[in-house]
Amino acid sequence: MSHATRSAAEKRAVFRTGLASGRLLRFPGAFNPLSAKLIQRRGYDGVYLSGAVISAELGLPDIGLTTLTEVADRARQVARVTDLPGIVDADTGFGEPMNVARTVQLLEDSGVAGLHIEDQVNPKRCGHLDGKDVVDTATAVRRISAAVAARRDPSFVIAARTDAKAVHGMAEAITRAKAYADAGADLIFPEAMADAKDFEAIRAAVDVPILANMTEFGKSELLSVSTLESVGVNLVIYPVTLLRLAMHAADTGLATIAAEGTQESLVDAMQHRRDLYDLLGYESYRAFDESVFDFRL
Ligand SMILES: C[C@](O)(C(=O)O)[C@H](CC(=O)O)C(=O)O
Ligand SMILES: [Mg+2]
Repeated sequence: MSHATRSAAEKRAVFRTGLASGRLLRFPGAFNPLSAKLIQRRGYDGVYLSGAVISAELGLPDIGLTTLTEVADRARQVARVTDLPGIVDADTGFGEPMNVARTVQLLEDSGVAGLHIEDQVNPKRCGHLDGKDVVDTATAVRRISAAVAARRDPSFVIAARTDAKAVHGMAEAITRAKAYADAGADLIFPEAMADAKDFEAIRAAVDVPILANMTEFGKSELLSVSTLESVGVNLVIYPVTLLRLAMHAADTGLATIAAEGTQESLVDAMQHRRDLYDLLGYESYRAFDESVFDFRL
């Protein structure tokens, strides 16, 4: 049926192995559990759960309005239906170090394979917008240390994101990347890097794996998988890509129906009912039901 067949422990082990492999792992952002299933079917390495997407889906801007419970619920719904490891955007950790600790444990319980905590002040904002600010390094290190100490499963990945480049420049981003790795972060997420050179500088500064955020319409050049691999990036996320594609298609469709009075001309651009049923595993539910129904003592 359409639930995950791998346990959280297995997904985390696969993720850890992938991060250590030197191969670039590709994690598109799932905008719901169903799209996570598409990501798996297309052979990607994992799913990303974006704070921007969770907020947008609720009709909200990405300014720290969503609650830990909403994010953990979504993480659990996605983890339930995919065998891929998931990494979830925990923003600033939802509060002070004690809150960060609880965040880590709830997100561990949700079944994902890791999370990232960033060094922005509260309320945070999209890392590609102007006017954001960061807490001092000591405060950020306390967040990371709390996350690492609170983790019960040592294979759960704690990623540290620094937003410092846009505020204080690249040298500060490098200093912070080192400090967060020293505090026990398993993965460094340098936010709003301009180009491959920026990633190279982070790569040279830390020994732990690094993440590239290839979000569109932001401050980063959209680098290809081969370029990212060549500069030693371990994981790439496409956080809002699927939501942007889906929303554009939906909007175009709405305009067409309004203009033409029918969806006829759109049918070829749609996911077919058959394909949706295949993705959902309809047949396996029928077979399961039949096996139970036919059971005789
Ligand atoms: C990665 C990110 O944190 C997210 O929530 O997906 C966003 C993405 C975006 O807004 O484009 C970010 O980069 O801040
Ligand atoms: Mg975010």
